[in-house]
Amino acid sequence: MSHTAVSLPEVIAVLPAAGIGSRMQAECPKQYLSVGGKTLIEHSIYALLQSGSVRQVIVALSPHDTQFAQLPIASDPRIRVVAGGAERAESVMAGLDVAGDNGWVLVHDAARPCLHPDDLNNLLAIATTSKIGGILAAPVRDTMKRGEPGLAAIAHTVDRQDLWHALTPQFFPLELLKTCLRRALNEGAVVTDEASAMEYCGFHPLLIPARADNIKVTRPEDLALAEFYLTRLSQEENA
Ligand SMILES: Nc1ccn([C@@H]2O[C@H](COP(=O)(O)OP(=O)(O)OP(=O)(O)O)[C@@H](O)[C@H]2O)c(=O)n1
Ligand SMILES: C[C@](O)(CO)[C@H](O)COP(=O)(O)O
Repeated sequence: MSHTAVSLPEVIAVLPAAGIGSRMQAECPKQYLSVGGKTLIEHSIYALLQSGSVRQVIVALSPHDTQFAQLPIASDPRIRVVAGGAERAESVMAGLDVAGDNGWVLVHDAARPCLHPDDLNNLLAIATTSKIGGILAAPVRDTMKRGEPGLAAIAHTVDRQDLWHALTPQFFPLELLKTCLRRALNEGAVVTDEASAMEYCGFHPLLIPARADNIKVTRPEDLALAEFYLTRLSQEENA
């Protein structure tokens, strides 16, 4: 169910896009692989901009990135580029550091091109009811196993009740996220998503149930799946 009836806030987005995509084993960083005539990073940026609520996208790029500047989207006035860091969290911090201190911020992986507009609107709507923020998430569907350390052998089954896949975008008050992420990084906390930093500082962000087709393109087999989902999304939007 989408929340298009509520007035959504104007937000800034940070798009971590400074990775090398090593697990993808591709010729180029995976965010520059193409589906349907656009790169994954373009799909991810357009998915944010189509909402009309995102007034700027701050893209964190590798200092060695020479590809983004060649894309048409690079000259869009709503796009700003910063140098990313060695880890995703550092890239996000670099983007937050130039985002100001007011309002709310979305953080969305460049590697998640299949974001559905209804999910984005459902996430944006929490700004009208929450002071903490939240994330798109998909309930776990498979039985989950914990492996023996370093062995492909089962240690035990993990109760999947209330177990979720954390997705992106993740959506927080800008100043609060900056404070939490900076503290988590300074104190050496493990931060694999923005919610981890909020949790580190004692907050419990909302889980917004979202589509499982908002995949993170990570491994070679994911590209064909992203192409299928993007084709379906395009057909839905043009229907
Ligand atoms: N130092 C980094 C590492 C990752 N990312 C971004 O964070 C998102 C999610 O990270 P992931 O899927 O792990 O991408 P990579 O780090 O590129 O992949 P890999 O771990 O396979 O190298 C991607 O959009 C990636 O570009 C980033 O901005 N800065
Ligand atoms: C942020 C994220 O996409 C949420 O699931 C995920 O944590 C990114 O992890 P990665 O190892 O940086 O791909």
